[in-house]
Amino acid sequence: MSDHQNNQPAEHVAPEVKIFSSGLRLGTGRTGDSGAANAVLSGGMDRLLATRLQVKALDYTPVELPHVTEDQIHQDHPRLKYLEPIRQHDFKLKDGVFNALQEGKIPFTIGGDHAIAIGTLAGVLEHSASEGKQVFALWFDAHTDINTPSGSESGNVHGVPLAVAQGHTEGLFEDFYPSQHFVQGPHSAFVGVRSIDPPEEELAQQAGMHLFRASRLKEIGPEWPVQIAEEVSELYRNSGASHFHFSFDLDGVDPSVAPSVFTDVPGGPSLAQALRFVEELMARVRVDSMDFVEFDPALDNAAGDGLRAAQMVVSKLVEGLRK
Ligand SMILES: NC(=[NH2+])NCCC[C@H](N)C(=O)O
Repeated sequence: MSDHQNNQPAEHVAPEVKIFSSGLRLGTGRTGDSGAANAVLSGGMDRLLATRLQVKALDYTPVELPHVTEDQIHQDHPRLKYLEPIRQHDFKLKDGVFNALQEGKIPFTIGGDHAIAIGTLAGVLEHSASEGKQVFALWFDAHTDINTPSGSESGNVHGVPLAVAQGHTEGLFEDFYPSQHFVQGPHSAFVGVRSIDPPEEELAQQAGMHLFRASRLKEIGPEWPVQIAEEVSELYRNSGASHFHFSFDLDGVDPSVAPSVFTDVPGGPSLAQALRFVEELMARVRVDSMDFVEFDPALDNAAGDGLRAAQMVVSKLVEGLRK
């Protein structure tokens, strides 16, 4: 939607955005630094984003990765992989996100796998608790990431963050939520879902979460980005929540266009449709915090299609923040 159609003034006031970056891959069960954020911000992207945000340089904070060796995989938990190092990493990210919000900035975390969202959402929830606000979380993703820690089949922490943020802390993440403020089931929406584990399906139904599956998008046809953006913004408006967190997982896009993800599931929207959805949504909803996750340069094809897709999404997300 153009500014004209949206009746917004031509002059934009640049929001203050604080970018966090993380090369976390432990949430997929793999050690090492993915270097994703550096790759995404390479090739002049940092300058482009700074221009879009109308600032001289990006306020850019890398979150340090703990040094981890493969023998630590089940050191802290019989099922969840690399639990303690992920907790350490995410706790730092939580503090950063919380402080950015307290300073009136929009935190944007470029991951990293989706396990980073335990940290980002914990920071968002602590901030919102201090302001008496409820949080609405939107996942653009092939998955729902609502496995409870004890219910996760794979043991990969990137499959649990939204269950944890809904209060399924199970004695493992209590220290992340001193205010015991969580995302309510009906304040969670998912767009592009096509891989959901049976316990996740059950929890989604029980808790009243809103699933916009890939099959539904196909039924609607090419105009789904407009319709779903409208439906999500309507849900948000009627929810009583007043903080909108947008978590964009690159695997939500079809793997033929974004081959650079760990858990690829065919049958997703095209890149053009995903970008259009971001645009339509952000024309309707003021996003207060964001994540971009699951891009891994090591998994990209020789043509660099994944990097291209990642940069286009990140750039569109930042563009959407202009008000
Ligand atoms: N953010 C992601 N890519 N999540 C994938 C999760 C896959 C699967 N449901 C699991 O829990 O292991």
